Amino acid sequence: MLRASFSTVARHAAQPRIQLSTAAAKAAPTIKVEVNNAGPSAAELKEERKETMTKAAAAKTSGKSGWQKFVSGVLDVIRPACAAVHTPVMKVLDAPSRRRVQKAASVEDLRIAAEKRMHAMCYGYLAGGADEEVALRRSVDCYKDVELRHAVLHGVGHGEVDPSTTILGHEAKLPFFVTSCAGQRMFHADGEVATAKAAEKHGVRMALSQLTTSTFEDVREAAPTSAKCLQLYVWRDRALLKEVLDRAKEVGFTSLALTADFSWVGNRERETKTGFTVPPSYSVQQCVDAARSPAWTFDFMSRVPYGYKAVPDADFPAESLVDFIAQQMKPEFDWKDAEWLCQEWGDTGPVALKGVARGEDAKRWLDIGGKVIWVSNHGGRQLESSVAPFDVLPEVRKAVGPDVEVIMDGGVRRGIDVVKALARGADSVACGRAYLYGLAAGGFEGVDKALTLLSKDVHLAMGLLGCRTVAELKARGPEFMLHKQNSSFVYDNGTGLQPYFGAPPSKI
Ligand SMILES: Cc1cc2nc3c(=O)[nH]c(=O)nc-3n(C[C@H](O)[C@H](O)[C@H](O)COP(=O)(O)O)c2cc1C
Repeated sequence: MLRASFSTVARHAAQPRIQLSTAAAKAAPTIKVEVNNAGPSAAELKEERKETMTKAAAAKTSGKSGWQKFVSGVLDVIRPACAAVHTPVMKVLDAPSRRRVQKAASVEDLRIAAEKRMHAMCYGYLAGGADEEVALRRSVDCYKDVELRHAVLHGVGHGEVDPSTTILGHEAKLPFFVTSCAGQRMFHADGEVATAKAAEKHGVRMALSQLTTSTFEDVREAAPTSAKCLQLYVWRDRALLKEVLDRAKEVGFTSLALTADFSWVGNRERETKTGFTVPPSYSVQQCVDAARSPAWTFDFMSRVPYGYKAVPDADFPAESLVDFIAQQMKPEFDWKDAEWLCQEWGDTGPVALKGVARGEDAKRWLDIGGKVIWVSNHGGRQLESSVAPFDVLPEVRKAVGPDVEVIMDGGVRRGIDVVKALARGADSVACGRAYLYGLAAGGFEGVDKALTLLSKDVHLAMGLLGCRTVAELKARGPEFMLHKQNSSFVYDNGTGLQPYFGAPPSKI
């Protein structure tokens, strides 16, 4: 069964009043939030933190209801037996999903396969957005507002298209990459390692989430070339964060992405509807949904419960650590924290600000020493009705000029979306759910399929447009992109986002 909820982490972060049972409340630890240079030594602080984590884990366990304790106890007992027969049983249980992955002709087919294989509450966590999902839908639909006027007789032959580019300081074979997404072992037991292997196979870059459920070492081993970027939040305990940074440098990460749009956490209604709880409540709904997704459930029951592997010394299952992590999230973090992070990372490599939706913020990031802008609305999971990244991209590009690296993510489900984003001003495009659906449907094979589909689309669209390189695509974008109007805002030839009152501009 489900071991932890990242949205619960999120919700706790948004609402510091953490709800624990009476027993848990008594044992609830006080999290150390500041580091006093004149105070205890680093080793002492580390010991203290370990103790805090241990207490938090114990509080979480003792806060479980009798029924929860009983079921999780039974699962612990039968786990070794499930593990012993995992391979033959999964061969049978996973056969339908494997077939769906093989037959998938689009990311949408992978989404359907993921929904069929996953426990409903985990699917809700993966696929859902904030509130009524207006931002999520707009982030997906906005690409359809742009039509492409293709050139003919352009003479570009098969094999002449080169979609390679540079992402966060490294050559990349493709102009899109797999972005940081939390808790991938919740979607498929092979988690981030499966994603990393598929990324490496395709020469696709990978950003790893700070809420990874696989270790840095395992991910880097699976993708020594691809997995070079670590995504971070600014945690309260700077000593802890510094340890994470030091480990990241040691392991070979060369760039950082500071996620700045997750300090307060969005309201994911879908999770309420699907009964997402952490730890699992083993309610009738959760048990029925587990029986309906036998491959996901058996896979989960037979594997070691996952943990938050970016947290040093945290040898606990993720469900025991959610309170600790939630309290580390710092809703009030600001530009000073961001500046501190850039300084700590030093000249190891570029630091991107992830979550930018305004030209002004992009410029300020450059002023404090940041190098890369990452336009994103967190996949429509945070601020409901937040502007689609694709819509705001021209404003951000205009603010920072042509020479600053700009990444964009949000709503990409096809290679043609990648091509449109590049033509609109992005240097590269990050994908979240597009590959997560593949992962959830079929582990490595599923991510492999998602990346194959996206890559094929990108090559084809560039060929049909007669663009040999990403540079050509970007330069010729304004010539071949036409804009239909579905949003109430338009990008008005260089003046930024304007309210839409009349006839839309025919060209962007
Ligand atoms: C299930 C899920 C988990 C995510 N976890 C993280 C995370 O840990 N850190 C982060 O910076 N962004 C996270 N994101 C946001 C993605 O990095 C990215 O901004 C977003 O998914 C892009 O939208 P798309 O899914 O439509 O491609 C998550 C998104 C999803 C769907």
